[in-house]
Amino acid sequence: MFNKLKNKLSGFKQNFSSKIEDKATPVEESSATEPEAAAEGGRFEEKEAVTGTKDENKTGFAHKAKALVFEREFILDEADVEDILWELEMSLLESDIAISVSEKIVTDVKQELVGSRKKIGGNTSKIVEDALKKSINDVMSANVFDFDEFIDNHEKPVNIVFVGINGTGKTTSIAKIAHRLKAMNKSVVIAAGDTFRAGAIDQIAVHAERIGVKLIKHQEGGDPAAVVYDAVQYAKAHDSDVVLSDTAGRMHTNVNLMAQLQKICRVSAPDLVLFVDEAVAGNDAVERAEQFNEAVPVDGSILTKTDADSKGGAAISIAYVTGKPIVFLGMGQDYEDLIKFDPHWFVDQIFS
Ligand SMILES: Nc1nc2c(ncn2[C@@H]2O[C@H](COP(=O)(O)OP(=O)(O)OP(=O)(O)O)[C@@H](O)[C@H]2O)c(=O)[nH]1
Repeated sequence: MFNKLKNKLSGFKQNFSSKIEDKATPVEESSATEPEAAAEGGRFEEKEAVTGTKDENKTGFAHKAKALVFEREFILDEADVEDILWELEMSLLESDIAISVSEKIVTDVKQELVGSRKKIGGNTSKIVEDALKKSINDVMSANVFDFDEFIDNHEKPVNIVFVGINGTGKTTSIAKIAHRLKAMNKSVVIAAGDTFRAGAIDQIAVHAERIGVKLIKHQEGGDPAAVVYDAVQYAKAHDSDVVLSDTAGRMHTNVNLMAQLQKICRVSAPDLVLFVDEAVAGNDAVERAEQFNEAVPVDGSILTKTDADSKGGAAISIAYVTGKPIVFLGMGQDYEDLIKFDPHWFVDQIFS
């Protein structure tokens, strides 16, 4: 997972930390606990050797020698790292991270590491990694959403409509969420709102039966808005907690099908509209999220097939660009392969 991105970030870390090493100089000031330590490191060692006992001298010397090795600092000019930062920006763009997000990450890293004096501990690479991590974390934490809290606190039944283009994993994600909710002792109704694709009703019926949740369906070719409406009425009548409504995959460019989606939302007044797309689609997924959001609007995204994603670009960009949180990540084809999105977890993965 995210191997290409990991390699690119690791290359950047190496180049940037070599530059820091080139510019690093010993810290010249004495520390507060060692008032005698002179500006030039050699002098205080001589003085200590004359005044202390043999053992004290040894310890003092070792301590100060260590301080000299580790207490270094650097200051980088923009010109020192211009090329490396440009390469970082290219790497981020090649990883399908949106332009605005790539620019933000580069600006953050520059602000953090360039132009001001910084102390170096033992590890220059860690300094660079921390700056990158902080920025990516900020970008991804721009919009966060706790699905479980939402379900717990919202008036029942919570009606969730899933939208997106064909084959991105809507049906599978609905099944995974139904399975997850059931494990949390919530009662679930699934609406077979994809009345368009042949076999879609049967596909979701198999999931509903396997998971053990109620399915509301009409005939193929029926009005999906009516299916979702009926599912919500059923849920109200039976005190169900959540309605998960499938819809047919549609291109955001198909005006009629987008109008149908608007009708579904008008008729059933969803509490949450979740846009589903594949993490592997990169920038395309981000653009489609924006286009769906113009039509319905969307409250958050689910990125599927993250397990097969080597670039990580959609996951890093989508919440920042759309202003809507990632709610879940799909990580495989089994019901358990769904994780609630956590930016810290994600950032740890790309630096693991
Ligand atoms: N590897 C992987 N495969 C997934 C994931 N989510 C879904 N899939 C697979 O993607 C394929 C399409 O999934 P569906 O759930 O049928 O997609 P859909 O969006 O409902 O498709 P339409 O009904 O055509 O709109 C299936 O083979 C799923 O098993 C995931 O997180 N990881």
